[in-house]
Amino acid sequence: MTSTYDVVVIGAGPVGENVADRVVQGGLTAAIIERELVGGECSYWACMPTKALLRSGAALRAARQVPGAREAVTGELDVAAVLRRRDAFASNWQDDGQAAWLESVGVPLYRGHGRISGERTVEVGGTTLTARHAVVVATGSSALVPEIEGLRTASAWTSREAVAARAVPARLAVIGGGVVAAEMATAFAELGAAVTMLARDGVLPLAEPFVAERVTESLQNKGVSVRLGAEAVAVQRNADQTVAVTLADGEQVEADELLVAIGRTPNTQDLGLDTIGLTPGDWLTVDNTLRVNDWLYAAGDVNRRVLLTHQGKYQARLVGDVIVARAKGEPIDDTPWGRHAATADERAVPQVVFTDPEVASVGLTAAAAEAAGIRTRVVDYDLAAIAGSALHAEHYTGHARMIVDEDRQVIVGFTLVGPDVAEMLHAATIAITAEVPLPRLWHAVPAFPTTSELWLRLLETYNR
Ligand SMILES: Cc1cc2nc3c(=O)[nH]c(=O)nc-3n(C[C@H](O)[C@H](O)[C@H](O)COP(=O)(O)OP(=O)(O)OC[C@H]3O[C@@H](n4cnc5c(N)ncnc54)[C@H](O)[C@@H]3O)c2cc1C
Ligand SMILES: NC(=O)c1ccc[n+]([C@@H]2O[C@H](COP(=O)([O-])OP(=O)(O)OC[C@H]3O[C@@H](n4cnc5c(N)ncnc54)[C@H](O)[C@@H]3O)[C@@H](O)[C@H]2O)c1
Repeated sequence: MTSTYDVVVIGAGPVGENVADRVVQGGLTAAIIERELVGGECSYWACMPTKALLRSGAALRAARQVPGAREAVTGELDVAAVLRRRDAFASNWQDDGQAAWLESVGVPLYRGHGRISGERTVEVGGTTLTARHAVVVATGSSALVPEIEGLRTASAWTSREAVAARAVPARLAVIGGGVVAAEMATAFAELGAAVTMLARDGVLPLAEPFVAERVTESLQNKGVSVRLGAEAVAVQRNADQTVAVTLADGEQVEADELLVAIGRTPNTQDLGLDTIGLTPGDWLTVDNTLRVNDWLYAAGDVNRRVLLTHQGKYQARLVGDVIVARAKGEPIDDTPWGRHAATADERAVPQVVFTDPEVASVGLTAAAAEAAGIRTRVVDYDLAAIAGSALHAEHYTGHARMIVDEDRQVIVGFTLVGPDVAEMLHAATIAITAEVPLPRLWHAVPAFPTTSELWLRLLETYNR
């Protein structure tokens, strides 16, 4: 059977869903193909369930940091209740709600594995879908499993198994020190596991250096053994079901489960890329309008620009708009910050890491700005010195850094680390994307006594 649509989207994760919706909003037809669950990694094995695993611990901590509330906290985390809440936020791994949404916005869903079989043509099950205008690959990514001796037969967890765990292991070893490793070490330590983190390349090594210091110290205070520089070279699942990790120096780390969290690999292995002259297994390279060639687009994790849901959805809106514009013969604005250019991917990517303390960042770090040849000034401020944060929590500790492009007098980077800093991030995202000149920011007066008074303190420090 053959069906024809204006646009065929492969992968119904957060990105694919949004591409299809945007295309339909623009007056074209779109069909979407999903081989697993509509909603993708984010809904069932990533963003939502991980944050549900972390949130109860964060709420408990917050209450314990405020005298008066602290006295009302008389127990510990209820692990079973946390896991039940996680199940609910993963929709019990059922996608009826999201499938119904697709139907409500007029996007037919084809269940099965989609494979490109030639120009503008995709096979799914026994059906051939042809696209009048474009095929969009939004197939996302999977956990990368390194070539470590014994690892593949040791039933190690990837983020999927960790996120969906039915019980908390007594001892959890983690290979990796990035975002997944740091968040999962936090969650499982707070849920009662003895966690050992084998952070070969450091903890959150791409963030500002003060981030690693604070998150590492906090993990250690929770009892996590953070092994900086430790490299796993062999793994073995023992007869008693424990797992042994051998380190490069010969030491052995024993645990009940092992989580491998060292990055992602694109879901392009079995996508038919060879039929159109591309290499299976590669990340898809795109231009600033997210186009691979004149009929093929790639959005979300699979193009490797930014592996974050919100940024993928930004790309999705853009891909939808650009396909509609090209189909209608409308002008394309792919100049920086133009409607059809994914400029924010390069200049202003916000990210919150939900560790304790939270890490919220957007734009460049000091090191990245310097490497980009920008004449910068780095402005630091101690979040504890702000009335709003002292009110927020007793013994509040936190730090903020603003990176100023001295030639243009605009902010190009911002990092916050501290309890509940996540919601402060968007102000910085707006300042960076709008390129608000610093003299104008003086007129953006933060309300007293909020932690946002940080903005005033940073400007005062800058002008000193
Ligand atoms: C543990 C973890 C926590 C995370 N937490 C956050 C967070 O808090 N905030 C955040 O912004 N990001 C977070 N991320 C990143 C986020 O999950 C991804 O950036 C996001 O899911 C990417 O969306 P996507 O639609 O590109 O891909 P995916 O969500 O991977 O969706 C791709 C979809 O395509 C389907 N598919 C693949 N190949 C085919 C095929 N051939 N045919 C049919 N269907 C196919 C898949 O089944 C899947 O449903 C986290 C990631 C992990 C691993
Ligand atoms: N809150 C959030 O926004 C959030 C949460 C989780 C995941 N994510 C996204 O998911 C993606 C995947 O996360 P991740 O933590 O798997 O990847 P990552 O790229 O953030 O970190 C992987 C880390 O593993 C290290 N590493 C690589 N090979 C190794 C090896 N053989 N042994 C030990 N360490 C090794 C790397 O140096 C790196 O620090 C990230 O890009 C992130 O953006 C986002």
